[in-house]
Amino acid sequence: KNPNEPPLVFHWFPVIGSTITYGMDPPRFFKENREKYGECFTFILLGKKTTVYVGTQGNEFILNGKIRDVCAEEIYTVLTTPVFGKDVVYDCPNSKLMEQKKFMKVALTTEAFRQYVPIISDEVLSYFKRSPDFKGKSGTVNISPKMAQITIFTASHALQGKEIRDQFDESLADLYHDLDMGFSPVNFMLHWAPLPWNKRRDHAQRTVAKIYMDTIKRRRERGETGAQDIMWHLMNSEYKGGVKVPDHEIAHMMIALLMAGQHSSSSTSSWIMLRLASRPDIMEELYQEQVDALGADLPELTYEDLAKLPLNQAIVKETLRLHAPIHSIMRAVKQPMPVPGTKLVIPTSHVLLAAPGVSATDPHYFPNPELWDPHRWEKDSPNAPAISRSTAEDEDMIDYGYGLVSKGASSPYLPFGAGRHRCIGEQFANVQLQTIVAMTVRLFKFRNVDGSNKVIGTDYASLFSRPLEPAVIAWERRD
Ligand code: HEM
Ligand SMILES: N#Cc1ccc(COc2ccc(/C=C/c3ccc(C(F)(F)[C@](O)(Cn4cnnn4)c4ccc(F)cc4F)nc3)cc2)cc1
Repeated sequence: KNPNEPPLVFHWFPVIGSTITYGMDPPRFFKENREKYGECFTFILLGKKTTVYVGTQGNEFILNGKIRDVCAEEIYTVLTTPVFGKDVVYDCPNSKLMEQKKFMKVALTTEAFRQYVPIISDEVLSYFKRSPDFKGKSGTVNISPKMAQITIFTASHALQGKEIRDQFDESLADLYHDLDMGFSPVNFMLHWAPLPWNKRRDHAQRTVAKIYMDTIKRRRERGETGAQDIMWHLMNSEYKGGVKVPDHEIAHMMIALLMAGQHSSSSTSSWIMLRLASRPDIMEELYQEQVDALGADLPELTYEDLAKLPLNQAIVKETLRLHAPIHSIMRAVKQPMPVPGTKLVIPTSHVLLAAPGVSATDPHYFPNPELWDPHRWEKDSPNAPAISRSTAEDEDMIDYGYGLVSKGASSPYLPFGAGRHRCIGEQFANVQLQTIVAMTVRLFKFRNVDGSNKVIGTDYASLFSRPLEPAVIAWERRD
């Protein structure tokens, strides 16, 4: 028992350690062990000493860790590189990832979002019109697969361009599914295993990358400068020193963006629909909010309209507080790391694990934390977050090479991470999700099949936490 290392969570078996209890319900595992051992403790995850450090100090320690102390690519590359392809994201030095994030972000501008809102609302309307599950006046539906469909159409059309989106109707959909099979925590742990689905994953990765590279060649030959989508921007990007981005790296970044956008948004949009079904009264308030702000005839939604719908925005914020798709953020330790304010030093044999969701459900910061209460984000609401003004507004910013991000990582609400590895898709995700919610509210009233305000449990077995399936809700067309 080394007094300078965090306490070790009790476990019966070596290697297995606490893998199962953690993997079944990570938030519960974090909370129970915080009670016993405090905010910083170590557990065995498949033989690896994994040090969890929760709370705002833990978020700061891990997410704002210095590049010489913590390393993301060492942990994530086994999971992401076989799916995305080589030389991008975690298969290159961090300095190269920072440049790639800058390129990817350059197409995620307010100007681009103005175009995306009509694209997304049209995709939502045409999906619900065409879908056999939404015929007639009312019915019930297992909502998650529907939201996965809506998300892939809206994200691919907006982020990847029309010609890619149209291929999702046939070949790309199956290829995407095979690629997705490789995106699972089993591969995290057993990436070297020649599992059958890994062969399909590899074939899918090569085929999808080829589709992108053929599209790039076609656009270049025709000198097309049409849609200013992300592919076009990547084709016109250069690394420091004037090095053009190779076509295979453009294709692999496109796959990375597709996977990021798809999993995070489809999980979040499913949770949103399930939460609205548990609170039909809030769904009515959302409808009324649009009528009051935009007029009873509900004109075509625009990007500017989204800012006039504060409750609509709060739905996404509050859902991400309780249902962040990424429950565990991991880093390798490259140098022994002293924990400020303690005698602890984290050795290089450990992996660090940040769990921002723990502080997002801490009663100290969020009164009634388990209550899904979008109104809590309005000023002077009874359940308002106790996030001191300083951490919210006038805090310092820092640029890691892809634009300014807030310097501190000590906010209790970090669904998009913080620091050097912070998400670049937050604004796109908000535009996409707010548009999907606003359009759905115009078409339907949801409620739970049994009329209760219960919400289904969480499936933590996949890479992104998502609702257990099937998650059935009752819908009624708003006349
Ligand atoms: C609700 C939606 C989303 C959530 C909750 C989310 C969450 C996160 C989190 C927690 C991280 C930090 C990961 C880490 O520190 O290891 C992250 C990073 C990232 N996300 Fe997202 N994300 C979302 C949507 C998106 C979208 C739509 C895109 C692309 C269009 C995207 C692209 C990225 C990228 C490129 C990174 C950087 C990874 C790194 O620097 O290591 N995300 N995201
Ligand atoms: N028995 C058992 C048993 C044991 C354990 C478990 C579960 O254990 C764990 C442990 C850790 C994790 C971590 C999740 C994790 C991390 C990184 C990524 C990512 F890199 F992929 C991403 O950040 C994703 N992303 C970002 N924004 N949107 N998406 C990303 C970045 C850039 C990019 F361009 C594309 C990207 F998409 N994805 C997910 C999940 C589950 C289950 C069962």
